[in-house]
Amino acid sequence: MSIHINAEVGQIAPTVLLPGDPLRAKHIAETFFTDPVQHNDVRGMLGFTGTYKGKPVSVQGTGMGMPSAGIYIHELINSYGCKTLVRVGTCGSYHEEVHVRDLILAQAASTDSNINNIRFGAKNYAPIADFGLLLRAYQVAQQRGLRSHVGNVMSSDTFYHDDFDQYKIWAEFGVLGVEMEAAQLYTLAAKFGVRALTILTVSDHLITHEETTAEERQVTFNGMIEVALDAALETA
Ligand SMILES: O=P(O)(O)O[C@H]1O[C@H](CO)[C@@H](O)[C@H]1O
Ligand SMILES: O=c1cc[nH]c(=O)[nH]1
Repeated sequence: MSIHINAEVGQIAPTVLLPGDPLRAKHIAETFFTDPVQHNDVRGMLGFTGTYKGKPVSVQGTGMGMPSAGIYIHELINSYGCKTLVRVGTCGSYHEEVHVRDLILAQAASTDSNINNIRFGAKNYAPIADFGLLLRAYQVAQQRGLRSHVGNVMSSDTFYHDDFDQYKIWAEFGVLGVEMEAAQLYTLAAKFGVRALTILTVSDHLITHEETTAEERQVTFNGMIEVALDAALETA
């Protein structure tokens, strides 16, 4: 057991999907896993373990934002020995050509968070995805005919920005969209020598203002989940 996860050691698989929303974790386990067993209920941050295509796999909600996600990522790696962590999240698009329901495979994650400034001081660290996972996820997405974009994302500490137009500077430098956890996932994966990838489904659009419903964010986006499961388990 760790402070925020009440699973027994050995109950969580080496490969873990990480949605922010704990109810998306439940949906993933019920939809894709064979014989899922709930391994965590601390703080309602649900986690489940089962098998997919005969291989053990877990899913663990992380909550929203890097302070919350960092707790679960740290404990999964250091208390449960998890080796492959794939975030399956939602994001806002910064570009006309990146449409709602498209996938973004986060090759790297920029951030406005102070967490890495605390670690690195005035030096800038570039948090990046595991290349093998990224490559396989891109291939699987292509095979499935899913519209997908590979590139830099913005991991923000803020969902509601005081200055809405601040996104434009990131868009100008090629950042594809905004979410709230990938930079911390990639940094912790590098620190502890495990593999990580973030796959995002575009849930809303900062330019066109098209958006998906809360229910869609909770229980759909199944293409993203299948890409994550296939890429993670085939390369493990
Ligand atoms: O859909 P999830 O995985 O929670 O991801 C995105 O959605 C939340 C904000 O609504 C943040 O956690 C952001 O990163
Ligand atoms: O963090 C997020 C997630 C979805 N959409 C956004 O605009 N931001």
